[in-house]
Amino acid sequence: MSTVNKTAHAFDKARLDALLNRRFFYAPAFEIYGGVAGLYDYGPPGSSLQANIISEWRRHFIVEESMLELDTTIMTPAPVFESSGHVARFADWMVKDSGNGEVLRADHLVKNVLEARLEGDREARGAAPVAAAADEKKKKKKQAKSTAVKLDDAVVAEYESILAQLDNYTGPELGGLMRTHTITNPSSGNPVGEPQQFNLMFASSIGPTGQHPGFLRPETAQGHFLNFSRLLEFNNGRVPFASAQVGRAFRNEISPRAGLIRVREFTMAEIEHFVDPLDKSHPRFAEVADVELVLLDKYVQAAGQSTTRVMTVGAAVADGVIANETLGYFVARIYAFLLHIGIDPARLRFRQHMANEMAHYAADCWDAEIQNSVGGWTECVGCADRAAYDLSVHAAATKQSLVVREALKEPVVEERAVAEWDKKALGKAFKGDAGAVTSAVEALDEAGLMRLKGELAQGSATIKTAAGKEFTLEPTMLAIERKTFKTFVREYVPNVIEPSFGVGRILYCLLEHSFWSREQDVDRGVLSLPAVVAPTKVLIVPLSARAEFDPLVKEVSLRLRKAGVHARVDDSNTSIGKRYSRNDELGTPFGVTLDFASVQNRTMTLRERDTMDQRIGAIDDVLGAVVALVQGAITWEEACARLPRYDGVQAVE
Ligand SMILES: Nc1ncnc2c1ncn2[C@@H]1O[C@H](COP(=O)(O)OP(=O)(O)OP(=O)(O)O)[C@@H](O)[C@H]1O
Repeated sequence: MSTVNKTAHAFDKARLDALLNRRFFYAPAFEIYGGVAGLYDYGPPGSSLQANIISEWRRHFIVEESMLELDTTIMTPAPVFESSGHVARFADWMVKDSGNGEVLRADHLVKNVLEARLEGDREARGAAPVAAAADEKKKKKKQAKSTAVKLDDAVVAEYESILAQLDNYTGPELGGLMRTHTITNPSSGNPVGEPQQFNLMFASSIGPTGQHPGFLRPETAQGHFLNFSRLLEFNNGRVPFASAQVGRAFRNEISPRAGLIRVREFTMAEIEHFVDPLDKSHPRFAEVADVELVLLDKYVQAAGQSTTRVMTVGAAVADGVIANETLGYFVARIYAFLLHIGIDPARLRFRQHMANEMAHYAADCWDAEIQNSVGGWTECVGCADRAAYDLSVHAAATKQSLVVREALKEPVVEERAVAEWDKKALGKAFKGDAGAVTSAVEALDEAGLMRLKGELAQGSATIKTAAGKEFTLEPTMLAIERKTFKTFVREYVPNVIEPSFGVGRILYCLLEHSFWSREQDVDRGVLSLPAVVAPTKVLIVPLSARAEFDPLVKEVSLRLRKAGVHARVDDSNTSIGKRYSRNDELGTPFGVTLDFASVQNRTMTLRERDTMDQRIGAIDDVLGAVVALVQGAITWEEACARLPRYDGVQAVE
């Protein structure tokens, strides 16, 4: 059995792009109309790869964790996003070139320019470019040219510190950085204006009158929250439970130039796990406690550094690095999923959000960042503890009660102050304002009520309504008494842990991590996609298109189809070697060849993509092995133990 060194030749982004384009994994949408930045169409292998990633995601999360699946609408009425805060805050900071009006995303401009200056400094010092930057260099040279200029050590340290906490800056702070460090538009050299907020949602209107504004959703999450009561009922009123949804999301990104990494329409896979705020333990935490993760915590970043550390999930939760078990559980499950579909663990880390980066209500947030040549370390999955924010804001806006009611084993007995009204006296004194006055009193907490009681004992008390009007209360209108209450039900707004996956970003990183070349200078690219996600699992290659192979081709195709294995026949009029090369580019992990020996002896050869190892055996045995390989039931080594090596000369036609 041969082994293979996939990293012998340097990663070549241009070659990968050419392969993806040639084999139509994806391409710019509306290409013959000139295309639109940030919109892409997936071709046959790209669509199958995406479908397979989603199918594994469903198996790994929805099936394995008994999640409740949803499919909610994309077009969303404006009030939903007003309540959620998206209308006010779902925005990025942009700057305009003062000369040509070009619009740039403020944080990306700072990042590109400072990284290019650091790169120039490395060149001037004669150092090799940093690993992630090596492939980015060509791109950066176009956008933000790196010229070999040596910087002061203090400046290098300052730039590194800014880059380490870039996500933590507000718009005005980014503007300050641009002034302090004389950051201009690299493509024109012109200065840029002050950062302005730009809302990323695509606005629309619902119905013919134009009176009902709406938005294309920028995430699937609101659909989960708005259906919370139904989901809770479906789950027999019990918490915790999780809902899950795969669907499209839309974001009007400011200047998307990063291929699938930053697009304006993309597929998300999102989970909302509803949990008791007083108990965020997870029943299956022990299963993941020993999983080791590479973590970049918020303290390290706030100190302007990017040093990661390896910790088990168990230790991270025990030490308070990750806020709670449920969040830790999901971080570990995200890790397992990404590895399962073929992401390189050496290019995967979890980065914690810094204080300003995280929404004010969130308790903790970790991004799975995957390294790639386009964006360096790029967030591909966000995993946040969003506390009770989402359900609370929708409950307040709709006056619907989005709570869990839990029967208590032992009733809770408590004594508290309550207002007892003389309704007649109240109505007489305040007439139409009586309701506002009672609401104002009932909104008081225990201390407020006791203060009111004291004032009434002195003769009268003043109360301010929500509208700000003041009224004088007298002891004839109400009495404040302490009473004993027994509660049999606990009512609470559950907290939400939200893992949110961008499928396109993961798919692109997977393509990069899977790509390698057999030879340095010849276009012999291979995509080593794991069988579970490979678009096609088995290539059936008859030696030629001769009719005598037809019955066997049909038989093998049918038997693979029946076993649920996605296979394709390639009987094109080209050499077997060329046919295999084409399928190496498509990431097809196995190939079976039918030749004259197959017709005579019912034997078939089996080829493994990465090693190009060939094995031979009876058709039944080869089919048995290849089905088991595709299902992940056996490894290639185990298949080799079953089938002898084939090193016969390729049969001649
Ligand atoms: N424009 C985009 N194109 C492709 N995927 C995206 C885009 N924006 C977000 N995603 C994906 O959706 C996931 C969840 O979205 P989230 O709102 O957390 O991203 P984000 O913090 O806005 O990302 P970024 O900071 O990179 O813009 C991300 O982890 C990412 O995989």
